[in-house]
Amino acid sequence: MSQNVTVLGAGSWGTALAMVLADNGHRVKLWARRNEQVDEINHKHTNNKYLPSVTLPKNLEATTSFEEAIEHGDALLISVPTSAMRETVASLVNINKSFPYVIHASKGIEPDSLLRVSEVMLDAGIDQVTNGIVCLSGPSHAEEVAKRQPTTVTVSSETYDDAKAAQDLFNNQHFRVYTNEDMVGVEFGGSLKNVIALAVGLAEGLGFGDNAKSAIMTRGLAEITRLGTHLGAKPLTFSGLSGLGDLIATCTSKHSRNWRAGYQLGRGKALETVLHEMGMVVEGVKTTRAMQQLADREGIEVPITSALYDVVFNHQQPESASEQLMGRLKKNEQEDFYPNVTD
Ligand SMILES: NC(=O)C1=CN([C@@H]2O[C@H](COP(=O)(O)OP(=O)(O)OC[C@H]3O[C@@H](n4cnc5c(N)ncnc54)[C@H](O)[C@@H]3O)[C@@H](O)[C@H]2O)C=CC1
Ligand SMILES: O=C(CO)COP(=O)(O)O
Repeated sequence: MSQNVTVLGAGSWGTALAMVLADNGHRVKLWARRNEQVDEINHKHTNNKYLPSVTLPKNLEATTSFEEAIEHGDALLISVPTSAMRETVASLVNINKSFPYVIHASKGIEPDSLLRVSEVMLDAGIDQVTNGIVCLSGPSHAEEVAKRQPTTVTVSSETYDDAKAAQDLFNNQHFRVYTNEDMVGVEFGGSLKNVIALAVGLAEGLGFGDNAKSAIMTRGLAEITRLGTHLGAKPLTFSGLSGLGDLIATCTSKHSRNWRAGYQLGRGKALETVLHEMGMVVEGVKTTRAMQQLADREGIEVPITSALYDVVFNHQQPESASEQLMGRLKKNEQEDFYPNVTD
């Protein structure tokens, strides 16, 4: 059944997901902050800064009016950077409108509060607007979704009905949507893989090869699983789409902003320059801080994240961080799961 859908956030991911919704016959209103961008979307049917060489469907309209966008929707998707989620929800609760559920597609952990995105939304008062939050995550580069290339994602919510409704809203021939009841795991998988993608990019920027890349991906997934399960996630989720699936997509793709940022750091560029030149969000930077803070709080070892943290925030030379990682105490590969096994 065709619905009116509002999408908050007209960056690469908000626009690509709006295209999926429009392809499914929904009437989509995309909220963007800049007049020129709204004019471009409505008149030229492009959003060139974020999705070059892509033509947008005609049933996708944009507006700069937050109120108009919210009024339009029977369903609501928020796709802004994690750092913008709090203020976006705060604006939303000022408007007298409720939704059966609200979907978010952001992948980050808020530094300092150390909240997952759905927890940030709750903290900002989303319960005044809805009783249901759905998280959409998985291996899905906007550039490929916008070209209607085969993509799979997962949606997760506290209640099956909300996840199912989101699945029905988005699923189509190019965009296959699964449900998963482990929202904690889905959110941690999608967020923490960005940290590991930065580390892989950095290693490749230093000139390291496939062996190092595989090592960081595999041991990085061990860190994600160790921290995530300690905080309530189900281990199996990390071998699914929002875990291993997204780790592969992000660590091995030229599309990934996190991988590219890491690569530039490895080539010796300063963080500020890298972020400025990217012009799009690189969630892994703030999430590296958050992941390290979470690990410190919980007493969990995350050596790759810690090494990356020191390079990004403590001016450690990447080469010496790598030497430190390789020189750590000898371990059993399975020690997280079989703590009594020793070398
Ligand atoms: N691009 C992709 O392929 C994918 C991105 N994501 C996630 O989606 C989220 C959004 O990322 P992208 O769209 O890729 O980022 P982007 O950098 O392409 O676009 C971000 C958008 O958010 C807007 N924005 C920034 N600050 C804002 C604020 N304070 N209030 C309102 N809007 C604000 C920007 O104007 C821009 O339109 C991130 O958490 C990202 O990890 C998830 C899956 C795929
Ligand atoms: O989450 C993504 C793909 O699933 C996008 O990753 P980047 O933010 O690194 O581009």
